[in-house]
Amino acid sequence: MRKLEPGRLIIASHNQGKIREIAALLGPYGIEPVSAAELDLPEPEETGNTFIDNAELKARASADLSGLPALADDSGLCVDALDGQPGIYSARWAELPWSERAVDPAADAGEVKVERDFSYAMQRVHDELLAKGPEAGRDAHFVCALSVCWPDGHIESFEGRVDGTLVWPPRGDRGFGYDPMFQPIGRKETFGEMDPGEKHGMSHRADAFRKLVEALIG
Ligand SMILES: O=P(O)(O)OP(=O)(O)OP(=O)(O)OC[C@H]1O[C@@H](n2cnc3c(O)ncnc32)[C@H](O)[C@@H]1O
Ligand SMILES: [Mg+2]
Repeated sequence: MRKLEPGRLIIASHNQGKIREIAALLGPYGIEPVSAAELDLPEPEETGNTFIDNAELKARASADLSGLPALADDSGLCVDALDGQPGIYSARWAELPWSERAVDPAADAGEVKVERDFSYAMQRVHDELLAKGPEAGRDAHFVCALSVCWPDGHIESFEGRVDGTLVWPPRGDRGFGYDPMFQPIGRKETFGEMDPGEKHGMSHRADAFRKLVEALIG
């Protein structure tokens, strides 16, 4: 297995929440994270059918364009009672339907860049669970696939997972995405309420990272 040398590593993501977490997880290893957004690298279309497929295509696109090794993360929330949805469509569930979009003309015209609001996506998860009826369970898990691609095309991928329960209403504003509605097993706080360091100790991203570090760094 190829080792990841200290030095610059592209973080092939345009999600600030993820970039923040990945930079914190990489902190101890002498690796300097550079975000794809900083280098103006485009966001490839996520055409894969699995988390790993999508992580690999994002890592490959950034490594090809930058000539540096690139790390991509594809992740999402899988709800048992919804047959694993939203899954690889977790980011896409946060996209408002066209009928609800033109509220802010400046945002609609692309003049302002707004941080993605996940209240709509969380509401959708909640509504779809309610539609399943009172028997539908609240079990869910997050999955995180991490892929490192080198400029010569060599690629290594890892997957992590954390199990939990969905709560309603959402609680806390410390994480990102679906964090406020996800309570990991054995804890009273949601990921949205937790200290970021605590989330890094138990999250799907931390689980995938442990595997990556063991294989590529340790
Ligand atoms: O593809 P990039 O540019 O990395 O950014 P993205 O936000 O589009 O990321 P994904 O395609 O991997 O979509 C995953 C979505 O799943 C959600 N998600 C992933 N990890 C999460 C976490 O730790 N906490 C909460 N939500 C998470 C979050 O809403 C993400 O937008
Ligand atoms: Mg994405």
